Amino acid sequence: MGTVTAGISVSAAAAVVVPRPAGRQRHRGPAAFRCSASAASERQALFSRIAPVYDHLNDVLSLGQHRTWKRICVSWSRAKMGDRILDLCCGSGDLAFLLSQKVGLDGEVMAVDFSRQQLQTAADRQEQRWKLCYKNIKWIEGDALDLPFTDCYFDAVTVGYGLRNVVDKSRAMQEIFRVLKPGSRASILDFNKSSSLFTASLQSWAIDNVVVPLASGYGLTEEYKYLKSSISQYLTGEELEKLGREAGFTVAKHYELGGGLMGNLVATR
Ligand SMILES: C/C(=C\Cc1cc(O)c2ccccc2c1O)CCC[C@H](C)CCC[C@H](C)CCCC(C)C
Ligand SMILES: C[S@@+](CC[C@H](N)C(=O)[O-])C[C@H]1O[C@@H](n2cnc3c(N)ncnc32)[C@H](O)[C@@H]1O
Repeated sequence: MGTVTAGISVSAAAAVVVPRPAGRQRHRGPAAFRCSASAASERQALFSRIAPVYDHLNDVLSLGQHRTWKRICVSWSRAKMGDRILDLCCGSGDLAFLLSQKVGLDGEVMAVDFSRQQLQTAADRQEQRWKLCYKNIKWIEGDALDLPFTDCYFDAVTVGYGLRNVVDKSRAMQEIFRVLKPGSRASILDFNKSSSLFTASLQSWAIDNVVVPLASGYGLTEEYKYLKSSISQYLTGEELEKLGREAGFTVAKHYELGGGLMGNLVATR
């Protein structure tokens, strides 16, 4: 069984967690910090609870389509042989495994998540797979809002269904920008907060009438109800492009996928 420990991963290769430059402190008011800290710990617990059935429900609920959307996200990151890639909010590792094949044994994929149960699922999947290249993946328990990597460290960053779930999206985007090499890309896949009444209604109907009822069969009603509220509180494509530019990206473009149900932001540093 693969293992992951807090802050570093123990996998096929020794973990590399690059220490952050000294002096980078986060100055948050105590009240604001307490609020976001409790929200973050609730989400951490939510994703740990759903970890055992997360992959299965994604396949069933999207009829396997989520794998297509993830392949597009990875393709648009322009990850290539020999690259060093960050898969942020990696969960059970779907994007990390795709990236692993893109970069090969000369490259490396650093997969970061703050849920130890999600990372354990990912490490176990890695153990069960035969492809030699998967040894280039390191599972790292860490926070997207305070990444343990030095500036300009990665050739690309992917985020699959993660940005919507972090409590401070602006801070996360700034961290993604900071750890990317100049000229490199972030590819950020998530649900699309559609401006089309039809698409938004279809998305909402599917979650209310298919997703949540099916998840209820696994005792995860509230966890999948969160999906709908998180989408309603997410950013539109235009707002995501603005967030990217505010973080310093020179180009940020949002593309709709799956008939507008999903979307992928491609931002270049
Ligand atoms: C991989 C997908 C979602 C990942 C995901 C993200 C979250 O933020 C969650 C939060 C809480 C619980 C679960 C998740 C979560 O799984 C996308 C596909 C899986 C979706 C759960 C299903 C979405 C269904 C679409 C709205 C309609 C699909 C229509 C057609 C079959 C393509
Ligand atoms: C919906 S899952 C996505 C998993 C995977 N990327 C995929 O595409 O299936 C969202 C993941 O983001 C992680 N997450 C949320 N907030 C985080 C944060 N601040 N730092 C690190 N991981 C976070 C959760 O633990 C969860 O595993």
